Amino acid sequence: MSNTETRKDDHLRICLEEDVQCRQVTNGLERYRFTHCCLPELDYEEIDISTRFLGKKLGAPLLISSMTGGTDRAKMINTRLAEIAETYQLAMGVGSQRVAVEKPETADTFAVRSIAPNTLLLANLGAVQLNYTYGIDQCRKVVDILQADALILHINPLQECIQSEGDRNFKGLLDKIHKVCSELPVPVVTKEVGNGISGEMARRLIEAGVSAIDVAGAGGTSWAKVESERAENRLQQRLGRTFADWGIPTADCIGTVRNASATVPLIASGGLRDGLEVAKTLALGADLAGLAFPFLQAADRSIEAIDELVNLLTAEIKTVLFCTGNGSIPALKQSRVLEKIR
Ligand SMILES: NC(=O)C1=CN([C@@H]2O[C@H](COP(=O)(O)OP(=O)(O)OC[C@H]3O[C@@H](n4cnc5c(N)ncnc54)[C@H](OP(=O)(O)O)[C@@H]3O)[C@@H](O)[C@H]2O)C=CC1
Ligand SMILES: Cc1cc2nc3c(=O)[nH]c(=O)nc-3n(C[C@H](O)[C@H](O)[C@H](O)COP(=O)(O)O)c2cc1C
Ligand SMILES: C=C(C)CCOP(=O)(O)OP(=O)(O)O
Ligand SMILES: [Mg+2]
Repeated sequence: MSNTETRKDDHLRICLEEDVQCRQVTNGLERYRFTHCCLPELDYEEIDISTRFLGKKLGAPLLISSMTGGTDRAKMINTRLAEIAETYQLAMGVGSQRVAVEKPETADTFAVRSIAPNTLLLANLGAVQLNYTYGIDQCRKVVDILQADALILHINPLQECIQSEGDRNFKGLLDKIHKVCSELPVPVVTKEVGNGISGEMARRLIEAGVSAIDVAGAGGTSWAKVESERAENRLQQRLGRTFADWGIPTADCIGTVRNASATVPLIASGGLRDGLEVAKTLALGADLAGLAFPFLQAADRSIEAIDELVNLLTAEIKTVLFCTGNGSIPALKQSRVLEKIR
């Protein structure tokens, strides 16, 4: 296995077996509470949680966040996730496809389009790779592998600082992102990986031409902790621990990015762990909510476990709609039913 391939299995193992969730910082959503409506004047059975994102209809406002690919274990996880994404019409990302560019024989570990013919599928590459020989050809290539509806470029400066083998030249990336946005035939989305995107950075990315933003804020999986666990020397190990809880909490990102742009398609993610939190992010201005770690835990067990997770998430979202007197996601987003409590 190449270095990039072993890293992919390391990430799965460490996320599942070690404590790499943020502990000192939260996603910030505990600072908000829905106003309960004791007389909803709705029939629960008629509540509609479908939504639209990047031109496709989704059965629920949920994204299976970008996670994996490149190894046998990763392929099994992607296959299970894709099956459930298709059943419930959820959006789904795959993990960084750099490994498939470096080792084309691993491309099939990402190629879930045949399992999920109608699903909104998102390809994935690190934006920083644009400073290390990658260009529009590699972007097209990874979109083709997945027959993807859009390309996610992840931006992960902190993670690359902790990785012994990290790529840390982030100079001039905005111009290169701009070039990809203007040349790629599908929309480009940018996401962080758990440290968040500020309003100011969102404004610059939108100016550069990105079609959507996924804040991937702090409060959930800590990539500084993950990389600390696989560090090759004591300095990198300790550096990762120092920055374990670094970043902008997810709730704060949604507010500031929405202030920067009232219209950009906005994904909330980073530490979301149930449907009540998902609903809070929508009420704060997000259009879609992404979860990574909970889907990973379920996918590692079985398809049935993912099915159970999705049923719980959708029941939680519906319960919020019912108990706030909203019959649909657009109604929830327009109603002012979320109070700041601290
Ligand atoms: N924020 C976080 O995510 C985490 C923080 N920590 C914190 O880190 C600290 C240490 O954690 P712990 O798990 O006990 O140990 P470490 O994980 O730091 O130890 C890892 C290895 O480093 C070696 N080592 C330990 N101390 C030193 C040193 N001063 N100089 C050189 N090598 C050393 C040890 O070898 P040998 O025993 O042979 O010396 C050990 O095999 C604790 O304060 C703990 O709370 C720990 C885990 C997670
Ligand atoms: C095992 C694993 C692998 C991941 N790999 C990628 C990746 O390749 N590309 C990416 O953009 N994000 C990746 N992520 C980050 C997630 O998409 C997400 O932004 C982050 O984990 C925070 O969400 P969470 O708190 O719900 O886990 C990965 C997450 C996990 C758990
Ligand atoms: C795992 C996350 C959160 C993002 C990508 O990590 P890597 O830095 O390992 O991805 P590539 O370099 O292989 O693109
Ligand atoms: Mg990288």
